[in-house]
Amino acid sequence: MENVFDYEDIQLIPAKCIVNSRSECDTTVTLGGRTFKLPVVPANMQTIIDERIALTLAENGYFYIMHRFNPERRIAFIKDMNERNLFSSISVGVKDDEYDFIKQLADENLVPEYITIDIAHGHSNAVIHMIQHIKKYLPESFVIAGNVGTPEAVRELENAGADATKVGIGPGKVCITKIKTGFGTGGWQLAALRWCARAASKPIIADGGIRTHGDIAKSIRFGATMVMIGSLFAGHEESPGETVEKDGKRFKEYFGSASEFQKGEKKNVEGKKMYVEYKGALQDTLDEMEQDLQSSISYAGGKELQAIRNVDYVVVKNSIFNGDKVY
Ligand SMILES: NC(=O)C1=CN([C@@H]2O[C@H](COP(=O)(O)OP(=O)(O)OC[C@H]3O[C@@H](n4cnc5c(N)ncnc54)[C@H](OP(=O)(O)O)[C@@H]3O)[C@@H](O)[C@H]2O)C=CC1
Ligand SMILES: Nc1nc2c(ncn2[C@@H]2O[C@H](COP(=O)(O)O)[C@@H](O)[C@H]2O)c(=O)[nH]1
Repeated sequence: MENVFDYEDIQLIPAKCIVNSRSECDTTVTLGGRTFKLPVVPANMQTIIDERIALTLAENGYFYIMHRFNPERRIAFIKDMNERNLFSSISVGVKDDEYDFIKQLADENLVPEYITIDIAHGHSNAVIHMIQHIKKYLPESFVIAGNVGTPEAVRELENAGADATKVGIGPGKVCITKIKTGFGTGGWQLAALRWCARAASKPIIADGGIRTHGDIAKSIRFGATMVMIGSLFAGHEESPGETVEKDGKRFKEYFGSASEFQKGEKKNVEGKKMYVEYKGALQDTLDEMEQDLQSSISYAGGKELQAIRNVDYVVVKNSIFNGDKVY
């Protein structure tokens, strides 16, 4: 691999503006036949999303992916979303029980609109077999498979039937995969995204490493259709993580899905726990993301997200923040 870089190494180059107001810029994106307000999805992690947040996001036109860590609640969740005429978007793993679960959904005629296979090392026969199993029993469901970090993996999962692939091994804020195993896309996630996107024939979800709202636009530029974000969503009033107070300041708990806090044991741990600053209401962040992305589109010289795909960029190795601490 040549020319590796990450989010902080890149600046997009402005093109002539064609709008009179940023409010003219359209941030919507289509995935799996539905159109969403933003190309952003909160990470399917236990301290980021719960049923209540999923419901709010779906009701208000945002994409969501419910996590898989309360497996016994998934059927009730799908039924509840069906009753409200909202789409359901769930996660599964690859263990034997999950095969039975998919079959049970088919038997009960419960068809989630989106199913995400959520595995650390997604370039595996385990994931390929699960894609095929879902496509056999629930052919109408849109299958997102991951996580991967190479073009070969994207092609193999697409060929197995995945409708989208999720790219990002180890760039996450609470990830320690890169430290514990020496592997991953941590430190060059944006270049890995570009590498994978060039091989993809279906949508890519960039997952992990987003530290600023500008990184969303950069992900779009380098081939993402959607961007999955954990840490930037962890600190809200609604966030499921525990709220703690220190020196009069509020913080929220954020832990990795492969951390001992999630697993309940210290085995194959590849995630850690941290506390992020409390930042108020989730909707305020979504609104700010939308405004910032509208501004990105205007700098790209267009009116729609697609305009960002065409802009030039420069590599400014480790220098765009000029030493400023912004996150
Ligand atoms: N995006 C990322 O960078 C990462 C994300 N995660 C997150 O952590 C959670 C747990 O992931 P995961 O451990 O895959 O899920 P599970 O704990 O459900 O494991 C799924 C299956 O895959 C096996 N497995 C896990 N890792 C590997 C590997 N490297 N090689 C071969 N087999 C493997 C497990 O067996 P066994 O445990 O016995 O090996 C198990 O049978 C997920 O939510 C995932 O998204 C975790 C690490 C990296
Ligand atoms: N290596 C690990 N990666 C993890 C773990 N839990 C979640 N994740 C990944 O991180 C992103 C979120 O990244 P962020 O930079 O936006 O905070 C998430 O979507 C997963 O792909 C883990 O325990 N280990």
